[in-house]
Amino acid sequence: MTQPTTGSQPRSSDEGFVAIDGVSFSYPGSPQPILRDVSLTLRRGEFFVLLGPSGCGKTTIMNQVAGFERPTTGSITVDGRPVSGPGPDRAVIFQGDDSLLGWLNVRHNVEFGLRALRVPGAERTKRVQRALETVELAGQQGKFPHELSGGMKQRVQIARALVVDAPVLLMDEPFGALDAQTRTNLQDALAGLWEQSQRTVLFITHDISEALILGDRIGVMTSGPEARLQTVMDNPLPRPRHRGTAEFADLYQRVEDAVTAAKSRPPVGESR
Ligand SMILES: Nc1ncnc2c1ncn2[C@@H]1O[C@H](COP(=O)(O)OP(=O)(O)OP(=O)(O)O)[C@@H](O)[C@H]1O
Repeated sequence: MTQPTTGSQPRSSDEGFVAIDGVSFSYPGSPQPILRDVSLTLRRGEFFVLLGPSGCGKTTIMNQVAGFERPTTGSITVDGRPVSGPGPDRAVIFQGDDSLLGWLNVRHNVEFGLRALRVPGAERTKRVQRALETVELAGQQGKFPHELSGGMKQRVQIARALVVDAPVLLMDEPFGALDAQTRTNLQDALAGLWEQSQRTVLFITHDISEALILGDRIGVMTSGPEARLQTVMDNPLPRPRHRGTAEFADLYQRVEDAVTAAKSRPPVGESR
């Protein structure tokens, strides 16, 4: 399995840094569970990508790791502590730009979370500046969301997540709404940021290339309802990764085959 190229050796407690254990989930009154017995552990500093058919429950898993929802059965821990609600150890980035605050400029959008955490002013200024430089938006900090391109808005979102220094980043199709060129640029930028940052990332996408550029491991879910984690594949491509190599094409094919196989697996009720 590929280790993140962060330079530090994993400690034994790092292996199950994020631990999803036997999680099933049903909405109240729903005849069938959305998820059935999903188990997955992420090492500290690992970049894990989740693929799966639309509506299978990827966001549902992420919402539970974020603490927005509780599993019906099973448990989730982060660094050994049970998740019982949202917390500063987990930063969430969603698709699209609607989570930016339209009445605040770039700088104040990035600073917002630090104010909520009651970080003192001088420290806030330093951290915001560093985060904006990291995503190459230091020169745009006075602009408001309506003055930004889609790619710039997503970079503001990434800066908002980086600035709070959460060890876990949860990213739900963050580049889904962007044009192909912007998306490719942000994938490469995120891969570089992650290598420097040592964050543990759970990243949802439908885009296999994106999964291959970013992920240390790639999990593939079955169709819902009662979706399960069908396969977890290692991504041994050396970093920095390049689209268009023979190794990339070969792994792409193998992941695509796994996605197709998982999709065509019949729902639980029909397989008996
Ligand atoms: N509030 C809700 N009440 C009932 N069912 C819901 C609710 N929210 C989502 N669902 C259902 O839960 C299932 C899983 O949804 P989820 O958004 O987790 O899937 P997903 O894999 O992230 O989908 P996509 O790839 O399209 O974003 C879907 O069938 C969806 O219709």
